[in-house]
Amino acid sequence: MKAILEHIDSPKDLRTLNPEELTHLAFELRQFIIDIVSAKEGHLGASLGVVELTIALHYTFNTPTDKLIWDVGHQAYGHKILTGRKAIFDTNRQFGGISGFPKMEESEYDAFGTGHSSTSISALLGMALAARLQGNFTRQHIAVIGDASIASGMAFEGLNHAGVTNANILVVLNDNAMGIDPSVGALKKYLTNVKTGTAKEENIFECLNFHYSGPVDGHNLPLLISELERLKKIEGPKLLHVITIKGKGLKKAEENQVVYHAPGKFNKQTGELEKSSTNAQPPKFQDVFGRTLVELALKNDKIVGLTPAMPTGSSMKFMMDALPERAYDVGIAEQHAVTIAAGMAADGLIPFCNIYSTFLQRAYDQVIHDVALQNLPVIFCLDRAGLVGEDGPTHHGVYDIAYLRCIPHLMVCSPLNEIELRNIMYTAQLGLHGPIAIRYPRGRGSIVNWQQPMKKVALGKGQQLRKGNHIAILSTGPIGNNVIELLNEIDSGSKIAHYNFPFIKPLDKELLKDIFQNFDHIITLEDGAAIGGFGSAVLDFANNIEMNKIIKIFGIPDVFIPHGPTLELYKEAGIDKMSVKKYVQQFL
Ligand SMILES: Cc1ncc(C[n+]2csc(CCOP(=O)(O)OP(=O)(O)O)c2C)c(N)n1
Ligand SMILES: CC(=O)[C@@H](O)[C@H](O)COP(=O)(O)O
Ligand SMILES: [Mg+2]
Repeated sequence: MKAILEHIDSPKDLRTLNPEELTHLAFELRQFIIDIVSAKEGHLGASLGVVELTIALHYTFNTPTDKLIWDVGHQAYGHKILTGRKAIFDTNRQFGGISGFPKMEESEYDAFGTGHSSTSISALLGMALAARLQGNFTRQHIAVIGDASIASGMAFEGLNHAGVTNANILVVLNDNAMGIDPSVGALKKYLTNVKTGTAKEENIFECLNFHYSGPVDGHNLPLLISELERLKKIEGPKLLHVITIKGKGLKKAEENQVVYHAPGKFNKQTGELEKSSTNAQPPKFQDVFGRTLVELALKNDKIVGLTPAMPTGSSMKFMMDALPERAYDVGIAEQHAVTIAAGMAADGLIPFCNIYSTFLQRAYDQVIHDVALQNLPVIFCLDRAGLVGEDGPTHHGVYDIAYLRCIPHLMVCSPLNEIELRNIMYTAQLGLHGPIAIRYPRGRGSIVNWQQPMKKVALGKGQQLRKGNHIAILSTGPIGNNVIELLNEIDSGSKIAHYNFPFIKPLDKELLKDIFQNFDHIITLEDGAAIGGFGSAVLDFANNIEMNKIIKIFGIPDVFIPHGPTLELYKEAGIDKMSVKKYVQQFL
């Protein structure tokens, strides 16, 4: 069979193919994804699982006129390759390259930008109702949503509304029984019963007034096409339940679906992962969190752990393995995770609620209304705080300082390193009179020998790390290690002092007053939004005590920072070591 993919520059080309050519295209597309992702990294498993579905959807529907939305969007690599981005797909997630998620500004085929889960049904319904209101009764609207994402509250809100609108939408439920980790919950059990034909209940989707079809084999291309053609002709809300295998077509990815969700570099022939360095290196912050939580929970039976569908990504998996009766994966349900933690705290437990900074944005009201207002001692561990890198603006955890420090009762902290993280976790579980948010970044810390005995620390206190008499640099979080490095690189004599402020709230005001007494020129540095962040807090305090100082804030400016390597993004945001160094050197 001659090569086909190289001649496909848009779905129009795809629609000229015969069934045999379509099947061959699926083979080529799958191989193309494996080839590129094996070298350039990215989300592999989900995209491999929807190769046939992607082809069937673009073959059957008149995209981009018909609207197609990919929920989360991590499975949209085939969609991007078939819609004119084949030649540049090797720039996927690279700085200056295409996004790893659908993005409206990137292509007319990307009907809606995604990245956070469970938004597709609401957006789709919005478009379907808009079409009708604008006199368009022929356009089709399709959302592809996974079995973990459809279990999230927002997806149910969309289904619940769609069910009474008679809107012309098709929800394709891509059921592979996996989130990043195995999907969880009663809906998972129900879908399993449906797939095994043992469901005794009424069909849940039909109860919501959806025309339900399936379950069908999501890798049977001719069957998918015939089913989609049939559904096109049916009015109103429809749901097609397809069964797929995450990682389909790469044996290693099918066998280890968690790792191959985003495997890093691997051998495109064998699937073998690239060997990581054997040299002793600092741990990932997530592992410091996960292993420390087990250490603490073994000695304190009030401790419980909660993760909204990120057991592996957050390393909550360590506690789930060691103490399964006290660690919960609640599914993609950040709002639920926060308020179940509140309920547990209200009843005397000590909940460690681990949520990626960006995903906590979805549970903001719960933090205020259910936790802070009632002053409940929930310990939020915000992983992926700061610029996260290749996942880009949908995933950067850069707003948490600003959106949390304005909430009464809630402490907000950002430890300098692994030791400080462990000591704050240890201190928090000794008993708090209110909630705390502990933020830390994606990736590795700076201390190889991090498993030191933990000790109680004074919550809210800052420390001087270097004496000086001319400029004071105040940093919060691990970005402070860049300051330590740059001060070792320049000959500043005794001119520059450096202070670590692990707590953004409460601010160490005594230390700040002392700094204001001794310095007229102050620099603040944070891996977070400048507006409302740590620097703003210092400036607010200076103004409140009528201190007239030069305060230069190094924080993320009022723009969305793109995707790319984190070091590149630090430069883009102006918070990299060189930017601070250049600023300081002009005063030496
Ligand atoms: C609000 C939100 N929480 C968590 C995540 C992290 N996340 C990305 S993919 C994923 C699992 C999605 O599973 P599913 O919807 O079944 O799709 P599949 O990967 O199986 O195709 C999760 C939890 C996210 N993107 N958005
Ligand atoms: C697609 C998605 O939202 C997750 O897979 C996210 O990309 C995980 O990020 P980490 O790789 O930082 O765990
Ligand atoms: Mg799934």
